[in-house]
Amino acid sequence: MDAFDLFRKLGAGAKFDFKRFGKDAERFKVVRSQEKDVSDHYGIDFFGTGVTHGNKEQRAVEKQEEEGEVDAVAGKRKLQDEEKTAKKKKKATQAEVACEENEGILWTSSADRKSKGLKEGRDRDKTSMKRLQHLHQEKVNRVRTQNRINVHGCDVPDPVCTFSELQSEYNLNPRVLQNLSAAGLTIPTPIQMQAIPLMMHGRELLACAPTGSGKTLAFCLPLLTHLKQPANLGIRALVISPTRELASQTHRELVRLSEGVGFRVHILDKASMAARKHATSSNNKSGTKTIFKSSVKCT
Ligand SMILES: Nc1ncnc2c1ncn2[C@@H]1O[C@H](COP(=O)(O)OP(=O)(O)OP(=O)(O)O)[C@@H](O)[C@H]1O
Repeated sequence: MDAFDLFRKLGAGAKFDFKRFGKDAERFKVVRSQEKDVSDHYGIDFFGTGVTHGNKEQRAVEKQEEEGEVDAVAGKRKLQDEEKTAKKKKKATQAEVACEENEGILWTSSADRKSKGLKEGRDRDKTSMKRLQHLHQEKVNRVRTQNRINVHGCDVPDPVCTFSELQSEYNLNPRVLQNLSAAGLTIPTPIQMQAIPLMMHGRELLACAPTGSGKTLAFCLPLLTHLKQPANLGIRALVISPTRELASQTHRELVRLSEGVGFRVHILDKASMAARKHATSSNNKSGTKTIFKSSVKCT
């Protein structure tokens, strides 16, 4: 039995952990046999000879044990790796959840949610308002097209489709409205549809419409609305007509509309006579409510 065999027997079963004692193995030049025939050159070449000897069966058994151990170690390492991976995944998932939770906190913050909700509500309102305005404008355009109303100018008010609208929108005297319906006038003519709202707003207007289309009523109604109630303030309105016929037509219309309201409506043929009449009526009849209508001859 030589020294190698003796040492091998003494060290039988002993394992050298290369991983753990790698530095020591390096220092003592302990190397694993790299020979092709592993069965003949078992395990560790403790003396750096490159060849170890021993019982083949024992070596096979030991090899199996070592392989088994290696497998076990590999399995263990694999398990550890898997555990690590699982832990990493878990951490990542937790981070994601935390992130989502953070986002959730942003959402669930009452002040933010309130402001965000308000903003969204405002945006929604704006959109619906725009849509409503668009629909309204389409309707207005349709009414104008159907009645062949052409308008020029900025910020033109919407046309009215019934006389009763004037009461709700422009405070037309209910008695005047009653007089209108008593005269059988319920639906305004096209010129009245657009001219009345314009004059109710106090806008200056130059209107053009065919004869007999209701132009007189179109300016008489707003005139009476602006005067509101009879008042002791002298002449409060003056209508200048190019012919006497037109002046009497306007007079008739105003008398009809203002019936029961209390306005005094007069027709003047000549400027001088009008001045005299007005002076007399102003001096003698204090408290008289008068609307003068002057007929101007173009000769
Ligand atoms: N909305 C209406 N519905 C029915 N009839 C109306 C309406 N408006 C006015 N009229 C009637 O139409 C007739 C003609 O009206 P008006 O004299 O005001 O027209 P005009 O356009 O002023 O005519 P001209 O160009 O001759 O001055 C009158 O008898 C009036 O009562």
